Amino acid sequence: MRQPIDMKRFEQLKAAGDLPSPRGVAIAIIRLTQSPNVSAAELARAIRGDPAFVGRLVKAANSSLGAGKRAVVSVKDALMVLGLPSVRTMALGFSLLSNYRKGACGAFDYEHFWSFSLVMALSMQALALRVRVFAADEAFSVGLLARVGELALATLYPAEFGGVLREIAATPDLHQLELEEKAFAMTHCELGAAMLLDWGLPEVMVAPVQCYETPEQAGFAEASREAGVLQCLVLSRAIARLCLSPESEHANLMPPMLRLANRLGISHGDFIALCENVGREWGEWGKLLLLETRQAPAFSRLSSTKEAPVAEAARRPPDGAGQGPDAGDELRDDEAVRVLVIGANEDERACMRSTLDPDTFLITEEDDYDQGIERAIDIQPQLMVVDWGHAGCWADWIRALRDTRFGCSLYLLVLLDHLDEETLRKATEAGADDFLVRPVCPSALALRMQAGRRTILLQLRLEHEREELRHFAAELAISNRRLQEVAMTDVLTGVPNRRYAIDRLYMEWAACARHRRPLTVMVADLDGFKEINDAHGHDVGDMALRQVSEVLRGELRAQDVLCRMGGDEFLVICPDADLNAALACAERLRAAAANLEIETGGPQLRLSVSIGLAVRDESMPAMKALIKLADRGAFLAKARGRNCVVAPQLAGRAP
Ligand SMILES: Nc1nc2c(ncn2[C@@H]2O[C@H](COP(=O)(O)OP(=O)(O)OP(=O)(O)O)[C@@H](O)[C@H]2O)c(=O)[nH]1
Repeated sequence: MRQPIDMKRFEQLKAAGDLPSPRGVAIAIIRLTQSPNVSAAELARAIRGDPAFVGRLVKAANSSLGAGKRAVVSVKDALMVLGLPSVRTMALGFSLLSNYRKGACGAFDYEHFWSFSLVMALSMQALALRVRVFAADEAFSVGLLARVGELALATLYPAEFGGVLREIAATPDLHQLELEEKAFAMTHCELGAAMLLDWGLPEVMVAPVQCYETPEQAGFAEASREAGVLQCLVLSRAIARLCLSPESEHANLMPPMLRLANRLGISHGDFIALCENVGREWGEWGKLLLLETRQAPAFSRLSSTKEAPVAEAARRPPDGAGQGPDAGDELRDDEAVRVLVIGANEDERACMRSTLDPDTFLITEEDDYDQGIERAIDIQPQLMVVDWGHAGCWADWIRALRDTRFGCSLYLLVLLDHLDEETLRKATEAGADDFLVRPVCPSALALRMQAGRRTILLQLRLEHEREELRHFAAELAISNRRLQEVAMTDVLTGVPNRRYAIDRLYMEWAACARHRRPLTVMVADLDGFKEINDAHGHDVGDMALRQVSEVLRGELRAQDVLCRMGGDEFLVICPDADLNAALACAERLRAAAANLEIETGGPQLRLSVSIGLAVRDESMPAMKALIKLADRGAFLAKARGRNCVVAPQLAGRAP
């Protein structure tokens, strides 16, 4: 698996101590479980030091057993059931949960985050038992930690991440990952995956975590374990979203979930039972973890969608490999439309019930206009039939409704007592889309309602296509970024290449000139490198180049950049470093290279480096002059016998 983010940056974040990390007894447990010789007794002793963890561990062991197994009551038994890797990640997950319940990012709802993660954990565990492509015990922790990157961004950059969240709240069409990419040059998925890898979670679980929010980019082989984990993560996220969303959104969220479950080969009935169990466990775990949970949704009532035969699942491409951005969200022509009828009389309602197919029109009725308004906010109908006799006085309210997010796409059919210019004008002004004149004729009603439904489906389809376009654009942006990274990186050593060096130097030159800050560059050229190639072969030469560049990079400050210009020549850009500071740094580089014992698998080799350096001064017309001067320094260093540092601006002074 490719590293999710630049490891140097990740190490810096880690070293700064700001990344969420386990505390207390969890550290002892994690350390012990990393040792292959740890005894169960030793580990049980450490675990008993945290009574809260004991309860959670035993409960997790019981949950991962599946039905009909003897209950686990002791820590030792729980250890046997779960195994060391799971205990380690559970200690980690629960420790984070206890220690990161609050934080500095005001816009980040920590309580909601953990409650959501808990549903994901329970759903992953339940799905793992059902689909059996990975272990249920590991699944719990993976679900619990799948969103840890968001917690990390909230912890590392509370103000900036808060800004991203506020932007999304104000404009829900924006994509969080894109905003994060712009703000932090990494996404929470990438950061989370890097953290999970660092904590030792297996790659087969981490790779899907990195892309389950954009499964269309995963590219896992069909029927691979990664593809299985990915599908379960996508579905667990959907279950968690449904559990934590307002009731009015439940009906919309359920059908895609059923389709995802169907693709995993889980029958309608089994899936509903699974969700209900997750809902129950959510409440129990919430009490154990002192986490706020909600009344679990009534899954069976929501599941009005007809069960698709499992055989159909086998014909569909599995998620991951060929899965589109809308995984499980495709629109169908038999999609049901939510209808709210306000104020029609009993005959008209009876006419609707007998004329309209209840599978395509989900009708809710309200007599009273006040109640109707509340109901509209609650169920967010897509089509509303209103009695204009009442609605006439509510024209302002209808206008206001049109300004809301759901109201602007609402299809509004008004029932008129009689047809006259003035009434029609007012209804049109208030935002009506169509009308029916009383007495209502059933065929006219059916025709108008079908027309409304077609418009709604068309709108949904357009929205769906827009969503697809956004996904493709995001995918393209990511591919472009990856391509750019490749184009700017030296393949052999992994450090930035000449192209990057020139671009970066332009930027630093301009910034330092603008702010009147020093800028130093070094040209570092290996000594006698050709002899290594000639004596030991090109492969050994390559090893030497890699090891030297790694050592040099390790000696630099965070803001300095080492680039390979080609062959055995490197350029170091040191912004904000004057000649004296850069001389000290160059001397460190020289000594580090000279002390390096190059491992070749055969003889250990040594080599040295000659370094020339130059600092930008006002008389230099352009950056080329700076490089030229540093180059001259390297030439003089060679002439002085190599393995030394020369700064021509110091008129011959060598350190
Ligand atoms: N193994 C390996 N060798 C390379 C690579 N690129 C360039 N070289 C070799 O690097 C050597 C550079 O030779 P020179 O410029 O004479 O450098 P040197 O032997 O260090 O001599 P001085 O700089 O005078 O100390 C040549 O033999 C190139 O073929 C590479 O990617 N891998």
